[in-house]
Amino acid sequence: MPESFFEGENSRSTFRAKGPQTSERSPYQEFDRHSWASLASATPLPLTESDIRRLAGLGDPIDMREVDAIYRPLSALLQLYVNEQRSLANSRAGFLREPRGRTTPFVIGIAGSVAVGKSTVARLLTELMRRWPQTPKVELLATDGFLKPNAELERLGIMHRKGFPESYDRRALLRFLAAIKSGAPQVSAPVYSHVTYDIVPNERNVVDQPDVLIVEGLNVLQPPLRSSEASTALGVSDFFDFSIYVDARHEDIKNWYVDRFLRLRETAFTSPKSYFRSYAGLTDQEAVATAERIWNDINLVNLIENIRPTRGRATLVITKNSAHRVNRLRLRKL
Ligand SMILES: Nc1ncnc2c1ncn2[C@@H]1O[C@H](COP(=O)(O)OP(=O)(O)O)[C@@H](O)[C@H]1O
Ligand SMILES: CC(C)(COP(=O)(O)O)[C@@H](O)C(=O)NCCC(=O)O
Repeated sequence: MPESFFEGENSRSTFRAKGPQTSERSPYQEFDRHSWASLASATPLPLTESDIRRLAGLGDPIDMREVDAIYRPLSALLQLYVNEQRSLANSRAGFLREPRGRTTPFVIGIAGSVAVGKSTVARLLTELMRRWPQTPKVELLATDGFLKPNAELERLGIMHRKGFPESYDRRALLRFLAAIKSGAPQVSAPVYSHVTYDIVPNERNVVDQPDVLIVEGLNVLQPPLRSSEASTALGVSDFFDFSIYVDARHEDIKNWYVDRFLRLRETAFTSPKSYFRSYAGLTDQEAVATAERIWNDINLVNLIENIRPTRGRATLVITKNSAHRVNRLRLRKL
């Protein structure tokens, strides 16, 4: 295949010019950092002091200049998609001679490796989209609530495969999204704890007809199941109105994973309730070796086998450099 979007990790397209680029051979339009960031000056709703305080309060170590240059224009683009969808729903109701009802939530999927920064992007977009008058109610859900409980993973002998497609109750996730996209009120999802490393019994997250629902998880762009488990050919992404794949070099993601592990060793792992409390006493060297082992044996394998291959299904692919700066964006052509 000629130079195209569907290429390996280390190949880079030859686009280096400043403006947005299109190639007849790619379904994506490509922006370098400079051309995307230049959209910010023409984008409404500049960040106010109180926005900055709120975003900083999320606890993510993110540079506000990055928020302004990359994520604020992205929230404006998403707003455009939401508005167009509502306008289409209205025209369609007119055509079908139906009363104009409320539209179902606009669902955005965010995919990518463990530790690539999905949760950070998802939290930022949630806050940024809440600022738009048309979408005050934006909710966020991670797919970890749909992991099978540890007892079941143990029974199946797949405790070491947490995060792989078979470790999720994918039918429950599909049912959840089908209910959201049918417009149902009070749709609930199970809750996962990163402290106990398990599903929290008797606890549910309730999603009640938001304007926008952001669904973030490793496997949200996975194609439909082909095993005997499958009773439908639907995939989770059939319920998405827009999807984002967060991309970075494997070596960078590994470093972010190890850094996060070292931080958790001093915070969450010290809790008596932590599944990983034995890690709290590791020396620096042991902690790095342990994190690298988990990365290499589990998360990198999942990235290569299951997550990265779904990248070409996303509406938008954002690529970060080793400093978490977005330096390339690819947006599906319309
Ligand atoms: N934009 C960013 N700037 C600085 N650090 C970031 C940024 N995005 C993510 N990180 C850090 O990288 C690590 C992984 O991010 P996280 O959002 O937790 O990943 P994921 O949800 O994909 O597992 C975290 O330690 C986070 O603080
Ligand atoms: C909970 C996760 C599977 C992520 O789930 P997601 O919300 O992406 O569906 C992942 O963060 C995880 O814990 N993986 C297991 C290997 C590890 O401990 O890194």
